[in-house]
Amino acid sequence: MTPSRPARPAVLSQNQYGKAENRVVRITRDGTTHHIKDLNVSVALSGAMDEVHYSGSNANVLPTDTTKNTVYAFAKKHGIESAEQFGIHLARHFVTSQEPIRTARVRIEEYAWERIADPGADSGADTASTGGGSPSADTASTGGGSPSADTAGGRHSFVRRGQETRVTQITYDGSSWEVVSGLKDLVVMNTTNSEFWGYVKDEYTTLKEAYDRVLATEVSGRWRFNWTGDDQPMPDWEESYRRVREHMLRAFAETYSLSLQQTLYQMGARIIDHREEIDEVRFSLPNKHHFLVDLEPFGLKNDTPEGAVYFAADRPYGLIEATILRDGSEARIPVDLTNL
Ligand SMILES: O=c1[nH]c(=O)c2[nH]c(=O)[nH]c2[nH]1
Repeated sequence: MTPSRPARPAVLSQNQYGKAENRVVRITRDGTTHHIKDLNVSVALSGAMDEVHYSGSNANVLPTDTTKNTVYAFAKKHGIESAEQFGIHLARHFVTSQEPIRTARVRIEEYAWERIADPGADSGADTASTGGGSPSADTASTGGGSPSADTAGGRHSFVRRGQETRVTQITYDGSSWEVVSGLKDLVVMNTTNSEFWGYVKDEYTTLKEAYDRVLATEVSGRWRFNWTGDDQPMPDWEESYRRVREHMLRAFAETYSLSLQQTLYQMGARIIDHREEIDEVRFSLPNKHHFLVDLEPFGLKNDTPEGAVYFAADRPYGLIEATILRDGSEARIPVDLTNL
């Protein structure tokens, strides 16, 4: 039997297309006070799109690349007052500017950022007694201890809203204890006071030196307590966690950074210097790159203080990892924190 045309042939049903997950970050600089709008924008367009599916004719197709550019250009040109306002503006643009497009669906996730508390706002930090002769009382002085204290206090350091995950690992062999605690998924950003230059350049180096860049990372950290036995007073675990987190955030905010490596060291050293119950800290810090979007093709200069628009890249990312020890202590936290 020769194959004949089926009585009920295939027909195209619902279809849509667009660019998903445009990570757009707009930073507005009001003097030394900076503001962040951080969105994940997905555009889905539909309309008279039968031909591109049936014959491959692109005559009605606005490229998904163009929808991406529009998201970034609108962020620059019109700002982001709210996710709703931004989405309405985009959706209206696609439907009213392109005849074949009948429906635009714009989905937006917004990531909220909170300011890292201004240094000095709680200078009592570690002096709070933990009672019971706990060794966790802080012996180092607070405030003004940082070499970059004079650069602190700017309003350009943020922590992403939403709780980090707190982790701990306890090991007991019948006589000795090891407690390693930590956190993951703590996202922080400095919108200034970060540079990266003076690095090695070989025939494959294309990176431009940066004298004022965004520095963002998702902190994964572990710290090992020197408490090893029942004969020693136990640290106040809750208080210790709060203080360590605070020192980490403050070191991130107050360090004028020439590299993420330098910032990492400052974060670890500050914990070692202020928390005598801890002998070892390890960090794994992905460099969450924010690239200024080139909007010159649309006649927009994107380096003006009224608001710069960045593409928040998720991969690949630089991954900066190191252990900071109390001098004379042994490194026992595994190199790969995912093995902990
Ligand atoms: O802080 C940084 N450290 C690096 O080692 C590095 N490498 C790179 O390309 N950018 C950066 N940034």
